[in-house]
Amino acid sequence: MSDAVEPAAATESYSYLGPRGTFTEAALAQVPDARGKVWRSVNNVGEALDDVVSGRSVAAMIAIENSIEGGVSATQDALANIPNLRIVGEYLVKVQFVLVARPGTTLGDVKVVNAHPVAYTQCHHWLDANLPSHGHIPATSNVAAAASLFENELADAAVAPPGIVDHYDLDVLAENIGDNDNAVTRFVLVSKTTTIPPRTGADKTSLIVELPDDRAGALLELLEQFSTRGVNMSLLESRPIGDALGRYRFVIDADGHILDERVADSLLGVRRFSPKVIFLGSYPRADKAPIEYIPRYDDDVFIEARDWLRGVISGEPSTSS
Ligand SMILES: O=C(O)C(=O)Cc1ccccc1
Repeated sequence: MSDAVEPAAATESYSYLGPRGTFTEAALAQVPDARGKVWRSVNNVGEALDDVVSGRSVAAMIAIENSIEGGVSATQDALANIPNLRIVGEYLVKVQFVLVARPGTTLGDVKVVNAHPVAYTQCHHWLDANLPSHGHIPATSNVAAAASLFENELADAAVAPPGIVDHYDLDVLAENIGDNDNAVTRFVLVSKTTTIPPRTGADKTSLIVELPDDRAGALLELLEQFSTRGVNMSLLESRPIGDALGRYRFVIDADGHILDERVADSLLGVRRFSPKVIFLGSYPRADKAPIEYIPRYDDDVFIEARDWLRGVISGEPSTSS
């Protein structure tokens, strides 16, 4: 088992949570530009983003949200705290889990389970029902959980992706142990580029926004910036800023691209009232579903209104048709 993927001659590298066989690797496999490049296996989100910041890698693939647990807080917090990072693409991976153990182990032998914390929470119904008194050791990834079974005997079993048996000589004690058969994890490709991916009509814009202090209705005011421009939000999560109790920032995904007039206008509204706005990027949606909006929020309507205003200012008749 080696973590780095050939060819040796490639100059650009992409960082991902390894070792090989993780869901994160499956997400990176969906990126055409990453094919034939070096894939650098790292142990956590911080290390992946540090590779990008230092220029060691051109981009990093990181998990940002899953359909069971919501946002991945380590990722949201890292994107809030590390400046000048941009999301350039999103990728979906269906996640299923198996319980694996060293050959010869039976379910009755399992007292301690090694699992990535996000995977562990997604399997807790099965684990509580079938191993009610088990202990848990956290792992850096789903594959690292399985690999640890050969490094020490602290755990008797591990939660891992189904493909793990292609890489390691392990027995599968139980299949499909996830709480939800349709669980999906959303990954984002993060880079330092300032070039925004072109608008496709099926795009998403990600932001992190802080609210003005001590202002009644500040969250409502934030939401209004989008609703009054016909922009749907597909994610709104709060995360502690960390400097004092009760201070939160908001992680937002809005439908559309920053080059869509309604999205640009919403961002201007947000920027006017928020003390801190981080633009994380506009990028094509993984599901390629075109954004639907009411015709009165079409680009032409914003452009016509702006032209009308310019005309009024420059002395043209002020009646609008
Ligand atoms: O990429 C992996 O395999 C990981 O270990 C991270 C993870 C954990 C749980 C669901 C999706 C990704």
